[in-house]
Amino acid sequence: MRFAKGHGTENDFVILPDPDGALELTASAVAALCDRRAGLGADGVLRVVRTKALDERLDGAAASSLGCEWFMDYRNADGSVAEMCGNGVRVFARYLLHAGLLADGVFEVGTRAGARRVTVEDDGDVTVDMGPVRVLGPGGALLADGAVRGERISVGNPHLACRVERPVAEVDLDRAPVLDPEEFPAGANVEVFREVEPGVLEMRVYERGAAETRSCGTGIVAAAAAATAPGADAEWTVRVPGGVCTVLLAAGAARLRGPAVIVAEGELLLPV
Ligand SMILES: N[C@@H](CCC[C@H](N)C(=O)O)C(=O)O
Repeated sequence: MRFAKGHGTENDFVILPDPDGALELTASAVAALCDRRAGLGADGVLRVVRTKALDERLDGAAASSLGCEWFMDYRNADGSVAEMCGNGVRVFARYLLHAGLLADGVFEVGTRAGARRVTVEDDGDVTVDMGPVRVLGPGGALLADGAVRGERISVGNPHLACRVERPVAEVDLDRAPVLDPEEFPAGANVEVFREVEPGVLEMRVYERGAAETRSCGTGIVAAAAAATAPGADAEWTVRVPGGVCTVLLAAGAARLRGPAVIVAEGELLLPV
């Protein structure tokens, strides 16, 4: 089977073109593909499937995806399914153009969190309208080097965004954060962030289903929302280990902009 590899600020993905929905992608096949020694290595898999060929019910928030030609079936590196991936959807959009599956640079991509409008910019960036950002109240986690408090935020998927007072490079993210299942029944991605100058955040993330990654688009949006006064609009530049993205928050919704690159294409020999 053909594959491609891409990344957005070094949040990297194996891309599996499956237009007709012929692939039965198991959790163990995803984990084998994402293994950085025995597989291709990635933070997640993007299955590129026509929405009409999807063998999955799209209801609730996902229902708005029914009108999209292409659906991003996102899987974390451990094989678990996620609702949304902000860097993934930008790389997915770049792939659709690269592969000639769409010709115009402005379109909507279906996700489990709903349809997301993307714009492929002339400078190599991809901008995505991330939909509503919901701040749900305070929450906490136990990290390897101590407890952190932050805001529980939904960007279609669950986050705990925690402001810290020290450089984020000093925070120990080697172990999975311990979360309260009552606060996070479906788990969460945990961000630590610090405002380094007005309008600029630095951030690191421990992703649900993937461990620490070098960037997380939904996490970048969650950190920006946690850094913004309730109800206010704002623009943030967010520095992550893998690069820089910008976030515009307006009227309770977010727009994320940053680079998205396809780095390789080839033939998979691993069974999927
Ligand atoms: N890297 C992604 C988020 C991927 C899904 C996440 N790990 C989850 O389980 O919710 C991003 O760029 O948003």
